[in-house]
Amino acid sequence: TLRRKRKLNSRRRRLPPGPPSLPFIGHLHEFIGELPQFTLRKLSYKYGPLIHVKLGQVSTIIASSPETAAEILKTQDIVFCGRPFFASTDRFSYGGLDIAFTPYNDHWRRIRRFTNAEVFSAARVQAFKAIREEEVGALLKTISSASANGEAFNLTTMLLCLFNNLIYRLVFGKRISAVAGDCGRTQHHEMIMEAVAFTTELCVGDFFPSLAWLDGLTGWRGRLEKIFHTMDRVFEREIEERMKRRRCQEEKKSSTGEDTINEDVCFLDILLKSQEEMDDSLGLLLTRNVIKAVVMDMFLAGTDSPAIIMEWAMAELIKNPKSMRKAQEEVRRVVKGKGKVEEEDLQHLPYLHNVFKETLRLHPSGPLLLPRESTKDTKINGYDIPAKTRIFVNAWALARDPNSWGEDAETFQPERFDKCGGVDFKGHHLELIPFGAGRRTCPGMAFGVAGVELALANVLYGFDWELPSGVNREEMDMTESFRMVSHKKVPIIVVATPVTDFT
Ligand code: HEM
Repeated sequence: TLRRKRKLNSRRRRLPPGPPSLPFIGHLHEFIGELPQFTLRKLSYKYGPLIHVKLGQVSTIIASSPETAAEILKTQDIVFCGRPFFASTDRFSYGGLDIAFTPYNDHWRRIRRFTNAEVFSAARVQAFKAIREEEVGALLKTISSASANGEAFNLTTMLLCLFNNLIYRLVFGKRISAVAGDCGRTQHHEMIMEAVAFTTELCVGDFFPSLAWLDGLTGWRGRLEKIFHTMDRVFEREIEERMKRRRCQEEKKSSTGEDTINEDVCFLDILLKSQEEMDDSLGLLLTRNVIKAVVMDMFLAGTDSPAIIMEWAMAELIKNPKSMRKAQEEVRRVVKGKGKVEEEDLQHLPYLHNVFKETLRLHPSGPLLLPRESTKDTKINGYDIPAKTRIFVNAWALARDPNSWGEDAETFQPERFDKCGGVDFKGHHLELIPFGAGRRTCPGMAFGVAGVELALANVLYGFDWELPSGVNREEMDMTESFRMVSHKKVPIIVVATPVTDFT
């Protein structure tokens, strides 16, 4: 019968090697008390660059060498570009209507093609330059006033606020913080962080699909619904407001001839315009839920990751004063005499760019990227990978592999990129893939890079940075938080001394 045939087939399968597993929980015990990327690297030392583990009931493959990563992200990208089902991401994607969490299907291909061309294009990145400069300006003012009395403050919160405001303006065309120029914590900020936490902390059903009903009993599902509906209400409110604005602009145009429709265009306008025009190539693609799902992606993928990179860049520079001095000398020499760094200046700051790359290398915001899923049975290195297997690429381990980076792979040395200058982070070199690679690579990379580099250059230009008195640089806590995205476990508390007047 079919069942016997399946059982026989699964016995004949030659899965990649892995440690012995326990009944029921599989290999989950291996992950207790240690970050998953650490555990998986350790297992790869023992069992090789392609391993198989069972996370609860779920068969999972992990690639940890440039060659095995290339099989997944390049050679067989088309087979491995599915996304597994998780209860939280399914909800946040409005049932698979977004870009990030949707399985590989016709909808994903169309929405990805559309947003690549209309939302994430180089022209759009350029068009939103003024917004980045204004928001970075707001950050500088907030740092200025926080440091007025020489007191220590929480830089991590301010960075999250910067990127949260930035995305809010890109998406909805306005700031979240009511006070112009303010960069403090807001309710929206808390909401995004809670939602990000949901997408990165898995529930019982994600490991034990047959026990998914338990998530209803533990209250997990109730909390998920609550945060989802809070976000959905914000999106509904902003969409209604923006549609009203567009109607007013249309009326103005027909009564007075004055055309303001193309002023202050935000992502939502682009989506609404395409929806109104019912573009034939898109058909009924842009329903209200699809628009909300794409907006959700912007917040979940676009706020936390840039903030994490900027947070680690500052932490590494404070911990490594030589690199800090070098970066500050460069930016102060190049930008000399100006009030602040502008985007055009960034191309003249090669050391700053190296600092950025080195931070991405040591601290990718997603150490295991986003999980993928095989869409059909296939083989890697002669091993069988059945359809619907969960796949991780340990990007964190690849970027710290001494075989690729030398014996000093674990230390922060931006200069290394002078020697291997050709290595970029755009998905061509698998030893450095903080944005992923292949079909599912991050479409917001150019937005992320532009925002982080501008903010970093400006805070280095405008302030000198120190730890609060009594805190030793050598003892600075550089541990990563225990989540699928790797914030610093403890926030950066610093003292800043202004060297330029931003008030
Ligand atoms: C420094 C900042 C950023 C980093 C390090 C980063 C990193 C990543 C990574 C690792 C992935 C998964 C790639 C894979 O599965 O192979 C991803 C996907 C994605 N990112 Fe980013 N990201 C950043 C900024 C942004 C921004 C600013 C946006 C939006 C405005 C964005 C939108 C997305 C989306 C929509 C996806 C899903 C792509 C898909 O599944 O087709 N990201 N990002």
